[in-house]
Amino acid sequence: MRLQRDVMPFQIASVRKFCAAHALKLYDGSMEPVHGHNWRVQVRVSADKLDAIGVVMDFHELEHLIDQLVVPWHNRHLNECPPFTTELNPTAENVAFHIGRSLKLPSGVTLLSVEVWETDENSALFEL
Ligand SMILES: Nc1nc2c(c(=O)[nH]1)N=C([C@H](O)[C@H](O)COP(=O)(O)OP(=O)(O)OP(=O)(O)O)CN2
Ligand SMILES: [Zn+2]
Repeated sequence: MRLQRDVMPFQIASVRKFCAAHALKLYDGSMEPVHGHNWRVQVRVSADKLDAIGVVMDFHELEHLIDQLVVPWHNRHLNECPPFTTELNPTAENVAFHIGRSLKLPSGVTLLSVEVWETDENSALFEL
C-alpha cells in the first residue's frame, strides 16, 4: 500500500559555484569590509513523476538555469549587481532567496530548496 506522502517522490539537485565579493550593510547602517567568497549553490527540485526518458529534468538544464543567475555575479562585487544594489542586502540568505524566486523551472518540476555556502563552514537555506 502506498503511504500517503505530502512530498513528491523524485528529487534531483545540482551544485554550481561562483566567486564574488560582497559587503553586508550592518545593523547600525555601516558596511562591513568588502571581502570575497567562493560561493557554492545547491538547488534541489522535485517532481511527482518522471518524464518520458525517466528524469525529473536534465541535470544540465538545471545547471544552465542556475548559471543564468550566478554567472553574471562571477568575479564581480555583488553590491554592484542587481538585486543587491538597492533591494537586497547581499547575505547568503538573500542570495539563496533571489535564486529561489528567480528560477523558471519546467512544468511539473517544483523548487524544494536553495542552499548557499559562502564558506565551507557556513550556509543559508531557502526552503519551500
Ligand atoms: N547569517 C549570516 N551571517 C553572516 C553572513 C551572511 O551572509 N549570513 N555574512 C557575513 C559576512 O559577510 C562574512 O561572510 C563573514 O565574515 P567573517 O565573520 O569575517 O568570516 P570570514 O569567513 O569572511 O573571515 P574569517 O577568516 O572567518 O575571519 C557574516 N555573517
Ligand atoms: Zn561574506
